[in-house]
Amino acid sequence: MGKNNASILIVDDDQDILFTADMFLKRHFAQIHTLEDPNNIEKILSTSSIDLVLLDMNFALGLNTGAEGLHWLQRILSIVPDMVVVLMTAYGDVGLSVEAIKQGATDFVLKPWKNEKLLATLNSALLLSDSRKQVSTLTISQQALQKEKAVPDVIGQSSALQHILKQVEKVAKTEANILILGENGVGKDVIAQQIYHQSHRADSIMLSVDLGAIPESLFESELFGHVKGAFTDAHSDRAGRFQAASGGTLFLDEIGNLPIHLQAKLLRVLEQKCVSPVGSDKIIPVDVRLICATNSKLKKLVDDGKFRADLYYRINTIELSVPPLRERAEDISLLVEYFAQRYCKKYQLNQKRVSASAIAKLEAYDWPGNIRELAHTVERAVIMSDDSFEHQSNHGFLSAQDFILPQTNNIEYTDRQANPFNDCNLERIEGLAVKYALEKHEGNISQSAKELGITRTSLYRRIKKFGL
Ligand SMILES: Nc1ncnc2c1ncn2[C@@H]1O[C@H](COP(=O)(O)OP(=O)(O)OP(=O)(O)O)[C@@H](O)[C@H]1O
Repeated sequence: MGKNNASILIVDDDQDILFTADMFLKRHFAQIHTLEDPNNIEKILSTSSIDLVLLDMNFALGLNTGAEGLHWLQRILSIVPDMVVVLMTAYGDVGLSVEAIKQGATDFVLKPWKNEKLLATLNSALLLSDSRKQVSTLTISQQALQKEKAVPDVIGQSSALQHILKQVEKVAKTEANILILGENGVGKDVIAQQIYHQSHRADSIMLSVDLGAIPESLFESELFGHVKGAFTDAHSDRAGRFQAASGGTLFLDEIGNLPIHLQAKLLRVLEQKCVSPVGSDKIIPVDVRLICATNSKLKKLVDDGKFRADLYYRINTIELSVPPLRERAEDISLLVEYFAQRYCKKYQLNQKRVSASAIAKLEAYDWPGNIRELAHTVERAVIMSDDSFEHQSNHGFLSAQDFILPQTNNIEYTDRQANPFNDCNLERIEGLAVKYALEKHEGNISQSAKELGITRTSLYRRIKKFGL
């Protein structure tokens, strides 16, 4: 096996130990530095590139309190805050080792050590440091992204929406786990963002994982990370989303899709507040505020034995139900004006108002795809209206005819069975098939996907595409 590229510094006042460790470790690592006098640590750290320090706990002869070791540990971390420090202790003092780990040491080995054990400890400490670096890179880039991401607008004056926003205000500042329920496109993500922005963790990261959009085989590694070699494509260690969101907020969208065996693992993580990456026994502490969302009837999944009751009760300390748009029609006019303004600006068109007849038409529709469908409808109207690009003369209004609503709305399946193809527009028929399958299987994604002969991920894409 080739040598590890790392550079190791061994600090011990016992020359025999230095000699033995040096002889053994230089067969396995690119560079070994040895130091008898810890007073020179600062100098060597500032002049050489060191990846790991193997530090003795007891320097003053005859003393075995370990206080010297803790002192030097602090000095090292004050010079290089993310230095990997492995401690050597001759006395197997677990209390002391735990204290050292609390103070920032990565691991410890007992003297006299077995060579294999020492090697394994140093290698995994270096791996951990790599994945910490990955996490911090990810965290930093996410934070940068987050800063640019403004708090999303929440438009609407209906009492239903105002009630939700009041609840958000109450719960945001607590650490309670929150479950947001509601149909596709009602604004669950927007509500999750509101909670995050009003929480004490607003300055830290918020990471979202859409469990409906990642293949089931990758759920575990995506959430909890993996170590190199854990499975065929695991070419290097990778931190999971829990680890990357630590200190901040984790938003798990479509939680109803989590397979039952991972529900047990998620529950353990929430209870113990630590994760073990796939393929490793390492325990990594994590501190996340959890927000989950789903469009499934989670309680029914619990009753049907498809979702663990204990997990359900753990994630729904507070449950917020975002009502469908058809139950808050009074929000439609405000939303339409808002989206019209937004899309006119986006396409650099003169601003347009929306005519009263157009609003009446939109209020009469039942919006199965909720606000997402409304936004798409307005976007299309803005682009296609007669006076959009070519004739910027503009009467300043979007009329009822500019808004095209699907004819599929409220189709009775008996009619459709008699004549399923009013026309041969493939896209329309595809939308109908998806809608039919979802209704037939009461929104069950796996069964609908199976019937349609597509994967769950493709089905999710189509649900979004057709605003279902
Ligand atoms: N009250 C609102 N005001 C303005 N825009 C909104 C509002 N609610 C939702 N939206 C917009 O509607 C779209 C869909 O919202 P969002 O993604 O939050 O829905 P969702 O319930 O999370 O959907 P899904 O179930 O598909 O994940 C987004 O573009 C969002 O910005």
